[in-house]
Amino acid sequence: MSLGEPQQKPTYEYRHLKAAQPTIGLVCAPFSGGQPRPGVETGPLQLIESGLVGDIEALGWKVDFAGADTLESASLVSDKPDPDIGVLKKPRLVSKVNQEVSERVYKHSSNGQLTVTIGGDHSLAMGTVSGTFKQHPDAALIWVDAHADINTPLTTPSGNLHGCPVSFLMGLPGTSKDEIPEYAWIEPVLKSERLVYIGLRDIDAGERKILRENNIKAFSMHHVDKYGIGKVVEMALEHVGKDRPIHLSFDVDALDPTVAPSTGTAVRGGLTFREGHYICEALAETGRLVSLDIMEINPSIAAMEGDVQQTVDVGRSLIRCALGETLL
Ligand SMILES: NC(=[NH2+])NCCC[C@H](N)C(=O)O
Ligand SMILES: [Mn+2]
Ligand SMILES: [Mn+2]
Repeated sequence: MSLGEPQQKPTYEYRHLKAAQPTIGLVCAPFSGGQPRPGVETGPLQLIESGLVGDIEALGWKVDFAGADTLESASLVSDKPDPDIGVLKKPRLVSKVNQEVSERVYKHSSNGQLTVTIGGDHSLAMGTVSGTFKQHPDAALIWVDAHADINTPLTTPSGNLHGCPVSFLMGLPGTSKDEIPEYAWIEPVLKSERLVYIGLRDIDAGERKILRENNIKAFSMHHVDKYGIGKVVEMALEHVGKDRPIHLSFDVDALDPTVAPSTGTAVRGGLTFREGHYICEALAETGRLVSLDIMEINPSIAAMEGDVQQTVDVGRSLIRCALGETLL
């Protein structure tokens, strides 16, 4: 868009946006098993209690929401023994929960709804992306994060599965049904050319190799500085193709820790408040967003008074922008 050009409303191509009553399928995923810091499972409830549903309704959407209940599978599996597989921690629990999330997301998607999933840790993207791509197999994935989360069971230095979801979705070595049958339900739906990263600044050595070998498009903070966020989003959209449905997976640690302090793996030098919101606005503007994740808000992490409220508020406003607040 050039300067001064009047803002255009999106041309609504997708069923949920054409529907008589456009509806958000809201999925709460109170889950922390993909990483070691307790508290991230309380993120969704905080978002709900601070008024998220009202926010979305005020934008003209209907909200299909079963409640901020816990995931059934989490309670079913969490008290059973779940020994490490290789270095992977809580592998069965993470798998089971994500399978349930995937089914929920698919149900909303197949009903023509735009799904919003609030986490919880970022391992949950195994479920959200699987569910979304089952309905929209030609979709693109835009991953906004300080981290690439593309470690495999063979490369992960931590064993924390929130650092691994993308490798499972792509079917990278170490994630196949033969190698890890516990994850046999995940289909390798994601092609490397349909994935683009924005905001990276903390990548493990094994991940760097994977990004390079698979030719994955990644805009790090260096590129955000160099080109500006407007150009970066434009290039990202161009890379994945101009008319695909879009799944946006947004880890709040993509934002600078001064903007979103309450998160488990904060890294300095992140996106500003506006840069983060700009990404959401620009994707809303395409009219092609079919699924959104807001992940890794951890209300138990606060160095200063106000940190939690600030982070929850940022999560809410990112969601509002992705759902068209600035277009309506
Ligand atoms: N979703 C996240 N915050 N991921 C952080 C991952 C950190 C690190 N790369 C790991 O594999 O453990
Ligand atoms: Mn991250
Ligand atoms: Mn992440």
